[in-house]
Amino acid sequence: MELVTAEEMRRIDRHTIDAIGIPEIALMENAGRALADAVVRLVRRTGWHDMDAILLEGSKEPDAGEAGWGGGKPWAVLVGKGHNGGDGLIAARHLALRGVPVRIIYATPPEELRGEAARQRDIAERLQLPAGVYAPGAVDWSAMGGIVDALLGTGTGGTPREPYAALIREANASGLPIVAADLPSGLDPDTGQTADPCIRATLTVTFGLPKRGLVQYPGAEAAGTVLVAPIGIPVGLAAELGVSTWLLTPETLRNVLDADPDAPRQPDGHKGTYGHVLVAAGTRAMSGAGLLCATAALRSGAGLVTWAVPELLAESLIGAQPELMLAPVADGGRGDWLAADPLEVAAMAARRDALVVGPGLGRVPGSGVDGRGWLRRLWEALPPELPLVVDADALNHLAEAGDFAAWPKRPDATVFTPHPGELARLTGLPARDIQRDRIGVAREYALRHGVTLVLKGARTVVADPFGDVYVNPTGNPGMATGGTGDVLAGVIAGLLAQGYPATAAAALGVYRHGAAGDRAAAKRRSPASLIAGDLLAEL
Ligand SMILES: NC(=O)C1=CN([C@@H]2O[C@H](COP(=O)(O)OP(=O)(O)OC[C@H]3O[C@@H](n4cnc5c(N)ncnc54)[C@H](OP(=O)(O)O)[C@@H]3O)[C@@H](O)[C@H]2O)[C@@H](O)CC1
Ligand SMILES: Nc1ncnc2c1ncn2[C@@H]1O[C@H](COP(=O)(O)OP(=O)(O)O)[C@@H](O)[C@H]1O
Ligand SMILES: [K+]
Repeated sequence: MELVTAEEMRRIDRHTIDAIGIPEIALMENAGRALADAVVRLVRRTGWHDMDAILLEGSKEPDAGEAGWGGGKPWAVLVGKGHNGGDGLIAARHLALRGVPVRIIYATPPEELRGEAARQRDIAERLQLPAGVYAPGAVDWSAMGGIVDALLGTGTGGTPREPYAALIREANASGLPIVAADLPSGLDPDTGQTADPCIRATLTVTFGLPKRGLVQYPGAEAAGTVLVAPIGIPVGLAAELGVSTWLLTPETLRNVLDADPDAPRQPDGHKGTYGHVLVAAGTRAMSGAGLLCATAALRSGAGLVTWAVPELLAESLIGAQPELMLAPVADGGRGDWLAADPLEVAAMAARRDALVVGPGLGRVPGSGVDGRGWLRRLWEALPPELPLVVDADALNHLAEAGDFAAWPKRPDATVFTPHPGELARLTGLPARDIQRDRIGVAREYALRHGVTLVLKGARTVVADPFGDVYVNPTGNPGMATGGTGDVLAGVIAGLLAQGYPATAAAALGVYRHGAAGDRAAAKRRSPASLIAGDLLAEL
């Protein structure tokens, strides 16, 4: 399923209306009716199973409790002056038809409504649906059962102005369940940034296609459960019009990335069939990072995994994970990568099918005798086609080098897996700015540097060197614990060794890694007690 910006949605709507000829009013009627249907299901507790809408992967069904929502009281329908307000008015009409009492609250004088929204206002008036204009402090929220937020949609720009802002604040403070039309008012549909104020919805019914901001934090939280309601947009139109951002679901993996998450193993396969990973990771203080990474590579299905470690450590790691092969690298007796020769690592990697470098690597010298850093010498010595994952400290070395743009390009077999702090060091942007537009920043970096970028954190973003982006819905905050990133790097390297192309390996890797985290969290009393090692058994 594609994820769209407001501008992309407008183009898709326009094409549907102008080129295909479906009247705008038909799209709006479908939207408003789907919105009403969702509210009715919450009021009557009839569930979603037979609804003509899709529960977005990663969204949990809202719990309407024993009695259903609203307690028979009227639903306040908050109406803005654009088409989002028009959707709300149509929903109010369908709610009334289905026996749910409504009170329409116009944010601004109803004379200000234009186009289709004005037509819906006139219909509501002729049907004598109860309506009034908002005045601060004048709404008795305790008399209401719930709220439909149809104030602002994809046509919004910036922070909600008055009187919208005051109305949003009152709605949030009412404690009532809020169902948002298309997106919570105050949410930036493209980035997921929430304005002050922004509606805190229990449920968002989004129309046609999910907006990007609904699947990035903090927007994902403001949106609550997200239902995607079809309104008549032809299947395949988004792709035809060049939309290149997807929610990472099993269908996306299968249909867009040709990476079936349930692909069976070949019945006559042997360990040689599934590739050999070299893991260059772990140092005296952080050998566990290497162990987690290498074990995860095994669990991802790789046929063989060799763990390269500084020589001094090798002895103590014998048997730590019996299935791993150990490859000691000469270290001058220091137990870290400081003295290890990158050319020796490159030579080891050349005999394998993928290399992951970085977890627990520690500090290595910035520049060698020839002025090039450790990582650059490794980079240049590797066979260009060898699939490579660069994680953790290796990314910091890359940032310290400061001249990555001038490094020789590798073909599409290079995956970087930074968290926002690491990407901040790589780009020179503050982490705050990266978080403000994760999809945009990740896409830009991947395109510019010709790598597949995995920007970690809640709703991980995978961006490929061709401009395509995937947003992962799996995972949970229990995974915010040391070592889970090392597991991810190992999983991706394991998939690369099995022959998946870089983007498919990265996407399938983050999806499976998050899903393993979700299974592991479900087995614990609290997700807070999750540790990285718990993920290994769930991969
Ligand atoms: N097109 C279609 O086919 C379909 C569209 N659909 C629906 O239409 C929605 C998009 O409708 P839209 O484009 O009319 O914009 P919308 O979000 O209602 O708001 C615009 C109004 O808000 C105002 N405004 C802006 N910023 C503001 C601020 N910061 N603070 C306060 N006010 C602000 C702005 O006023 P202005 O600034 O121009 O004075 C303008 O009047 C979309 O989300 C979906 O719900 C569906 O029915 C399916 C079919
Ligand atoms: N709130 C969250 N929701 C989903 N996934 C998360 C969350 N917090 C962290 N993660 C995941 O956990 C992993 C953490 O990786 P990282 O920050 O590199 O940690 P470490 O370096 O300690 O291993 C990433 O895959 C990240 O996406
Ligand atoms: K809205």
